[in-house]
Amino acid sequence: MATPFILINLKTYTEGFGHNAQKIAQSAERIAHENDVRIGLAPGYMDIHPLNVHYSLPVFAQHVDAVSPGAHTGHIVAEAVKAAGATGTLINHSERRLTLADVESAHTMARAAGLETVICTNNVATSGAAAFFSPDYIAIEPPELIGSGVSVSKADPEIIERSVEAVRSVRETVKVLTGAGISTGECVKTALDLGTDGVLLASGVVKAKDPEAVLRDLVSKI
Ligand SMILES: O=C(CO)COP(=O)(O)O
Repeated sequence: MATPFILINLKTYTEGFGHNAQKIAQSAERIAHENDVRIGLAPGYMDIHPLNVHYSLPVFAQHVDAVSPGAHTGHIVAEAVKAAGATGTLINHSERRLTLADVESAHTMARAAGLETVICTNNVATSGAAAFFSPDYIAIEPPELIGSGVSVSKADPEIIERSVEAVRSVRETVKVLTGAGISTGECVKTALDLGTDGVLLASGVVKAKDPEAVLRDLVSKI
């Protein structure tokens, strides 16, 4: 199995802006270093550059548009995200959905820019479909559990198992993450036991009183 990957999406929570993003990055860097685990952050765009400069950890954009460099205004271009210091990007998060055609274009552009790619999906069928694009990771997140505090690992283990199966039947090499309501080491362990390569989470860390303590718990059963 690949090294487990814990990717923390800071979304647009104020608790994940600026100095707060840096504090979470500092904890993530330390805990990843002490354990055999990758921990990455997906901050807001304005925090990509500072995190990349000051910390040694994967930094993901939360979205890129299916738009190439040139005469476009107000778009997020994969090459620009890479130039700002991002090492990867989420594509098609449930809170930033794209059409299937745009998922394919955004993914192709992210790859061409040299970004690691995580395509987010909402069910088994879209997970299987996304596997045809050969991203580095597919992250299955049932939308109804996102931000609910109810863990996908407990509430819907079947969707995880069936998504892993669907993805692997299309492309053996594509790794799978799961997310929605993940907040403890137990959730992470269950996700790994169900065949995934890690988790994508947000509120459990970002909104915690002590994000470092949550991070330590997340890696405690790997
Ligand atoms: O959307 C998510 C991560 O991208 C999951 O969010 P929560 O961890 O807050 O449920």
